[in-house]
This record gives sequence, structure tokens and C-alpha cells, in this order.
Amino acid sequence: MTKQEYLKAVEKLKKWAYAYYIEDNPLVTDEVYDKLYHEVLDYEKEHPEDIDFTSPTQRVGATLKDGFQKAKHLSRMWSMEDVFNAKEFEEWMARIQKNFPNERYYIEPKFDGASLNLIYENGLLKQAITRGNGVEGEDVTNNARTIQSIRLEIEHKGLIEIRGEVLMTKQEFERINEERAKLGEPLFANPRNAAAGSLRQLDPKTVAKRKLIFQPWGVGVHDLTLEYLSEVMDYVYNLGFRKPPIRRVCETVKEIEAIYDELRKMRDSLDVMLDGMVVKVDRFAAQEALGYTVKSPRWIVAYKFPAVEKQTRIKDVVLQVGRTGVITPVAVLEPVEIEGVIVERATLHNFDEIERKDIRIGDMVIIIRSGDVIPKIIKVLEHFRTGNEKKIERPNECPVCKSELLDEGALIKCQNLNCSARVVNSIIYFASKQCLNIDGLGEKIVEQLYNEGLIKQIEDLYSLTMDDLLKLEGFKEKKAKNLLKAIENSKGVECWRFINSLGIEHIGEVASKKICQTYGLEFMRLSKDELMALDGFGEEMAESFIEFMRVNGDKVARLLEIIQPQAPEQEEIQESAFTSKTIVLTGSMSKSRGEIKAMLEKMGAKVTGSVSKKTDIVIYGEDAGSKYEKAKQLGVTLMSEDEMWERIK
Ligand SMILES: NC(=O)c1ccc[n+]([C@@H]2O[C@H](COP(=O)([O-])OP(=O)(O)OC[C@H]3O[C@@H](n4cnc5c(N)ncnc54)[C@H](O)[C@@H]3O)[C@@H](O)[C@H]2O)c1
Ligand SMILES: [Zn+2]
Repeated sequence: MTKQEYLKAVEKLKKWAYAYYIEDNPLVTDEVYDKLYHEVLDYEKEHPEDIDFTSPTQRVGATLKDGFQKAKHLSRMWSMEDVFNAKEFEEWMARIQKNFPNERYYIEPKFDGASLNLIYENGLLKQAITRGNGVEGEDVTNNARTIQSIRLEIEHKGLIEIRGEVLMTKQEFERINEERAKLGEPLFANPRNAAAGSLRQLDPKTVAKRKLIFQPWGVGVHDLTLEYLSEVMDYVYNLGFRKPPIRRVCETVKEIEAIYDELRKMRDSLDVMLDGMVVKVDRFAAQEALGYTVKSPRWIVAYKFPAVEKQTRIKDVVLQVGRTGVITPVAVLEPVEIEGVIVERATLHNFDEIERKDIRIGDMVIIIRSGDVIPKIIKVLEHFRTGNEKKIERPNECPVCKSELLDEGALIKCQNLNCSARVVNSIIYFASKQCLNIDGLGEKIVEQLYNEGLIKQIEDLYSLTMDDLLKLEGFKEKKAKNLLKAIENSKGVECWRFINSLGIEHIGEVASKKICQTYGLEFMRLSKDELMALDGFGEEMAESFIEFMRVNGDKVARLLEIIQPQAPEQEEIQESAFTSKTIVLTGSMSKSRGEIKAMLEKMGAKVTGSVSKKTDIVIYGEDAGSKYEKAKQLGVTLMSEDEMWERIK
């Protein structure tokens, strides 16, 4: 780096830091920022005489935003030195151990949120101040008061600064971004920016609506006379603050590395974002002796995790056709590595989402991939646009079968039941775990069978022969035999698996189970009433089921014939006056209607939702309305709740 390049880099960092700290709207990912930051740092180490005193390496945070009162911290707030791998971490440890060979280290996760200092006096929250430039920050006391996990009163009566991170859960972040997209507001890049932006809303009512969390990690001024930071933190957490998922005291690099691995594994399952682990010298006396640089304590280090957010470019958009015909747009990306996995695609969900987020081909975007979750685009970095980006058009023709598409707004569908993509995907679904669970019949093999013309529809699976399979590439006798056996074994499956495997819209595993528990194998000709009498069934579900059976009745009958699913064992029926009767419940009763319904069903009654000529009895509670009247009109037997209990006795 030349001096000129150095000065340019400093300007760039300052611009990025301003967008990040003041506007909560980063222009680049942390990874990109950190890379340049470290290049600048390296240059400054070699050329101390050139250091620009406004360089981000020389100060905490950035200048302050207008709008809030400024307020001074009682003691300074700091930034942290960071390391990115075991080697860098060991070098840091070695530097400490040179003068302090036998120290203990206190470890907590590094929470990725916005720093906040809470000042308590006489047991009351007096002031809440953002980190700002470390000396003074913004007074956000009124906002902090709306955060449930910030105590307004604590047992400790002395003066104490409790410091921590304001966090937003991953779920809340998604919710707020959805909301912002609908309103056409710019999206937050990640939960950290969302938390920081929310904490600095001028209206506390808006802050209260966003579920923020306060997670302590340290103290400033305090009057506790303890020897170790870990003891002070025990004290703080016991005042009633949220505890971190892991906190440990240990002594060796090996122990610390083990905690790092443990935290990394835990990372995805937590509801808030971690971007690393923080290692601190535990003994206060040693901390003081080690001291501070212009920007950070020498006794703390942030041992960062690999980034889960990357910036990359959208090269193209391709369309996938699912088994229900729904077209899902998928972004083809310039490949990037995230935690050891090369990511080349990200889902775009649907076309409304593309429009809401104004995603274009050629755009630079931030993507996130955490755990097994499909990579997602969280934000378009619009300032990278050159004007050559292309809008993504809503398709009107199926990319696979070319038939005309049905555009329902959020969803665009291929309606052609014979569309090969739909057929292949529905067979894959049919064989999947939550359906017929046919071992060895995965995506690739279904495609292979279909492309070779061996199967055209689900039924064809059951007439596959050894000869057929042996013709296929990659099939030897054993594999073929196993597959045929697995297909054969799928005969006689539980009834609910059979229904679930049909892939009826709105009818999933739970609904399939409900249908089979109540009606066994007699599900093909169920009426709307009968379906709506099932717990959790609404009109949409009932109609979808009936429509499916109307259109595909013959096919379902053929499959039933081949597969012969098993009905669940019926519980023994308790005979009573209600056995085999069709009953409607109305009005408010002494127990919930669900409970009474379940009780009657055990006696072999059919409990439906609306009164018709087919209804045998209407049982009414208090304030019964239109159903009571209708029963009267139709001459259906009316029975009060009390009478019902009489008869059951
Ligand atoms: N994307 C961008 O444009 C951009 C711009 C500026 C900064 N950044 C990012 O910000 C970071 C550097 O900034 P920084 O100095 O504000 O913060 P930092 O990441 O260096 O960490 C210091 C902060 O970590 C927090 N923290 C979380 N858990 C903690 C714990 N257990 N103990 C102590 N502190 C804990 C505290 O709030 C503390 O102030 C980098 O990760 C950088 O990538 C990004
Ligand atoms: Zn199609």
C-alpha cells in the first residue's frame, strides 16, 4: 500500500463506518470492511508517522447522530482487537502470557448487536447511553425503558454501570424486514443493524413494538470489591439480567479452543446472532496492568467466527417448477464460500418479494447462509448499481412445458398436470420421508427413471421390473433389488401417509392424520361438512380436498387398489344414545366445544359444523343463535347441554 492508497482506504472506511454506525445501513459486509481495516492497520504499523488521526483505527465508533441528547459515560467504553484464526489467537495469548504467565481467562460469546451502557444509582435505572465514540453517546433512556429485559430497578444500591448488547432475534428481524418491504422502506441488512436502528428510533413507542433484548457482558464504574471480572458478572446476572448461553473461566489455549468449537456449533441454534467469542483476562489487577491502546483494552480479544454474510453478484435468475406447479425464482450467484461451502444459488421466494426488494440481475447483494438453511438474499447494495442491471420479468410461460402460467400475485403457477417438472417433483415428494418413505428413491433416481421413460406417473413405480432397472446406468443387481423391495414394502402403509403423499394443497401431515383417525379409509367421498367437522379444518382445506378428489378420483382409486393403505386401529366405541348420530354443537358450554366433541366422537358420534336435514341432534349451550333456529325450522331434535350430560350418566 502506498501512502496515497492508504489515505484513500481511510476515506473509504470512514464512509463505510458512517453508514454503519450512524445510518445503520451498511454499504458493504463486515467481511469487506474488516479486510480493508486490517490492511490499513498493517500500513499504520509500518508507517506510524503517516497515521491519519481521523482513521477508524484511532477511534471507537464514529461521530454522533443528531436527534438525541448527548450524554457522557462515567468511564470509557472501548472497542476490541479481533483475531480470525487459532494462530492469531495464540499470538495474542502469548503476548499476555509473556508478562502474566498464570492468568485465568473469562469467556463469553460475542453478541452481534448494539452496545449500551446502563447507569444505575440507588437501585434505579438513571440513564441509558449508546457507546457512541466511547466517551459520549446518545441518551436513549426512554427507549431503553421499553426493553423488557432491562431492569428499571435492581437490588444493588451503589453506583454501577452495567454494559451489554441490545439484540434482536433472528425471527423478529425477519418480521420487521417483511413489514418494511411492504411499506417500501429500506431493509435492514442484518439483526445487528436492525437492533441498532431500533434502539435509536426517536419514538419510544416504535421501539417498544420491536422486541429488543438486552444482554449484559460487562461493567464500567462500580463499587464492588471483587478480585475477578467473572465474579462481578455473576453478581450482575444475579441481579436479574439475561444470562449468556455459555460463560466459562479457564486457563489454557486448549480449553479456549474447545469452547470456541462448542460455541460455533451452537451458533445456528441460538435465537440471536453471535459473531464470535470474547476472551478477557479475568483478574482486575492484571487488566489494569495491561492497560489500553487508543481504541481497545489490551486484555480483551474478540475471536471472530467465519462470516455467514457475504456480498456477491446476481448473475442470472432461473425458474424452478415445483410439484404443485408453483414457480420459484432462484438467483444464480457469483460463487462465494460461506463456512466452507460454496454457495452459487439463493432462493428469491416469489415474484412479489423480488418486486418488494427491487432485486435485479447484476445487483450486488448481501447473502446469508447459516446452518442448513437455504442461502437467502437479505439486502441489495444499491450504491453498487451501474445502470446496466436488468429487472426480473414475471414469466407468463412455464419454463419447462411452455404452457401458459396462472399469475395469482405472490404465486405464479404452471397449471399443466402433465408438466414434466410437476410430475417428477410429485413423484419425489410421494417417495419422501414424510410420505411413503421409499428408501433409495431420491431426486436423482426419480429423474433418471422419468427421463428413461420407465415411469410417467406414480402408479408406474409399482410395475417396475428387475430388467427395467438393470438397463439404467449405475444400477447393479443389488441396488435394483433393494429399490424394488423398498417399493414393494411401501404397500400397506399407514393411511395418513397415503393421503399426505398425494400432495393435496393445504393438506399436510397433521390434516392427513386427522382425516384417517376419524374416517379411516373412507375419505374419498367426504363432504365439506364432514371435513369441516375435523379439528383445525377450515373451508379452504375442505374445498381443496374435495376438489382434488373430484379431479383425481380415478387416480386415487387406482393407487388405493395398488397400495392398500391401512386404516388406524379404531378405539373401542362407548355405546350411548349418541352412537352413530350426526350432531351439531352450538352456544357456549361448560367445557370447550373441542372437548365435548372429542367425548361424543369416542361414543361413535359424528360432530359436524352446520345444521342440515342430515343432522340428528343439535346440542345447545347458552346464547345459542342461528344454528338453534335452523334446527327448529328443520325439525331437528334439540337437546340442552344438561340433558346431554343426563343421558351420558
Ligand atoms: N459493514 C460495515 O460497513 C462496517 C462498518 C464499520 C464496522 N463494522 C463492523 O463492526 C465491527 C467493529 O466495530 P466495533 O468496534 O464497533 O465493535 P467490535 O466488533 O470490535 O466489538 C466491540 C463491541 O462488541 C460488543 N460485545 C458483544 N459481546 C461482547 C462481550 N461478550 N464482551 C464485550 N463486548 C461485547 C460490545 O458492544 C463492544 O462494544 C467489525 O466487526 C466490523 O466488521 C462494519
Ligand atoms: Zn409446466
